Amino acid sequence: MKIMSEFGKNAPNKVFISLMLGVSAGILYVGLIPLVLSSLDELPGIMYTDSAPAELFGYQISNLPIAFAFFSLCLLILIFRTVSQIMLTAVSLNLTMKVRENLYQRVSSSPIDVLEKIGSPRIINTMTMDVRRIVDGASMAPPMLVSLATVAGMMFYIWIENSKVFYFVCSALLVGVISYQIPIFIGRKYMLRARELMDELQEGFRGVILGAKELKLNRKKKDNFIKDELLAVESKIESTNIRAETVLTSAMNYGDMIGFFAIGLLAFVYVNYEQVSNSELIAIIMILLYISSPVGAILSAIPVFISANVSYKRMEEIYAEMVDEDSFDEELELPCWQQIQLKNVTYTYNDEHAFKAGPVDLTIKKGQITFIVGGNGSGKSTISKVITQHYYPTTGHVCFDDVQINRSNINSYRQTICSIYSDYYLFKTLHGIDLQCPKVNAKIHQLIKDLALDGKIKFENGRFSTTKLSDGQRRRLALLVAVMEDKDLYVFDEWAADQDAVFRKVFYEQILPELKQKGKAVVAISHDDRYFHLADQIIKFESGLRV
Ligand SMILES: Nc1ncnc2c1ncn2[C@@H]1O[C@H](COP(=O)(O)OP(=O)(O)OP(=O)(O)O)[C@@H](O)[C@H]1O
Repeated sequence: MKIMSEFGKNAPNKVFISLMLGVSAGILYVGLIPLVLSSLDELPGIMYTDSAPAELFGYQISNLPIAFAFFSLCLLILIFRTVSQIMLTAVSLNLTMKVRENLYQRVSSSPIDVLEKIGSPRIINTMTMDVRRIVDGASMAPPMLVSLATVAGMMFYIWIENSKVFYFVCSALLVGVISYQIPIFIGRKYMLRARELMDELQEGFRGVILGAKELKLNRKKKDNFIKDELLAVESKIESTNIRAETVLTSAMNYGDMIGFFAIGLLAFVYVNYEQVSNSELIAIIMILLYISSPVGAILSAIPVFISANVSYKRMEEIYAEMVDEDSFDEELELPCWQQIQLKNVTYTYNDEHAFKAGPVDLTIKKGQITFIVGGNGSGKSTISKVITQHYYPTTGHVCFDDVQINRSNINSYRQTICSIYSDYYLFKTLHGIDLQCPKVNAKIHQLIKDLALDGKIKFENGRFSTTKLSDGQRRRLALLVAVMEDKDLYVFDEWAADQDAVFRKVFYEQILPELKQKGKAVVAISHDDRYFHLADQIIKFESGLRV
């Protein structure tokens, strides 16, 4: 139901108009029956005339006024339905975009640790598969209402013809629709399971794409990975979907036949107990034949609704896990800060291992270089993510000068920070930099030269020509972007790890001192003890604690 209201909310006027056009088409559809009936000689037609056939364009046409009304109705139905469907398609395409836009906003305004916990496979599946299914389901709602209106109109017609038959047909249809719910319930369970398995499969997709290099070099690994982690899940999805489809297709076909069952009961059973005239019987059977199509349309929409509801549930689950940090954001005018303090800060991962970093106290000052050092897994990156405000401390406080960071100012302070972590993403476009300024452009081109990227990349119209570079070159390009962003705090997580000796030197002896000279607070997580002498302070970690 929520899905339908999303649809209505998105473009109420268009949905209303298309609904009205659809319902009108449904009502006009009902009007075709008396017109056809009245053209049959055998029936005591209401509009039947004895007059000779009229001639039109050289063709003989009986009952010209009725024929004219009939074809006019057909034309109107055609126009109403087409316009209604085109409008709905436009609304559903727009809704797809809006649902995705909402998802993009929610993802980008969610805390990093929440996104890490949800995992990219689930988010990607929701962005691609779930959104499409939700919109498919939502866009089925108006045509379903139109079909309902058509059925209601036709049932009304039966009621006018013979009220007893009306009650009989209603009961027959009701029994059919209720029994239809059993396979639908089973099918829904299978669909839910298949959807869960799709999340598992996404992880496999990542493995086969991102791990292509490793798999190429190890046939056994490749064969086992494909067999155990892709095909095994694929086969579970296949069998679950086959069960779901078997049940739902049987249900759909059963749904299509419900109208005919009602006809059979009426024609072969009911007539033996109740008086029904031939003309009434023909009219009612015709209506029931007509009804089969909208009843089938309503029932075949149900699996689409189910699948949309399953996807909607998945999306709501993801939304429930996300915290919209941006909604607390007041976009503050920040005072210029001089230092960041971590006061008795701890950070604990919310997973089964629950690694805890801290409690830790430390101060990062502007105009100083701070090295964070320690063994692998000692908590350096974890604490630095608290410094860069990617992680909110589990306990303790972070202060920028005297201002304590909370949910309402965290986003504003984040805007003064730049970081390059090992899993950085390199955007091809430079965002948020005034490219009209000639000095800025000159600086970019200078940095391209300084970082030995000339000849490899070009910078034109705010974009780099490519990001397909060696690991070291990509990292240098990320450094260029960071420098151009001109922030107050820079955090580099083992930036120099994959640089050659020359660029290591450039980084430690040129870039970092330049940033320091400009008054930036610089934090470098590093294992390069050759350069530790350049630090104003060294903070060492061991098992999550400062030592
Ligand atoms: N996303 C995560 N989810 C859960 N636990 C994590 C996550 N990232 C790190 N950890 C845990 O935190 C511990 C510390 O990791 P961290 O990345 O802070 O270490 P590090 O000192 O930076 O190590 P390295 O020098 O290897 O980069 C790890 O041992 C791991 O158990």
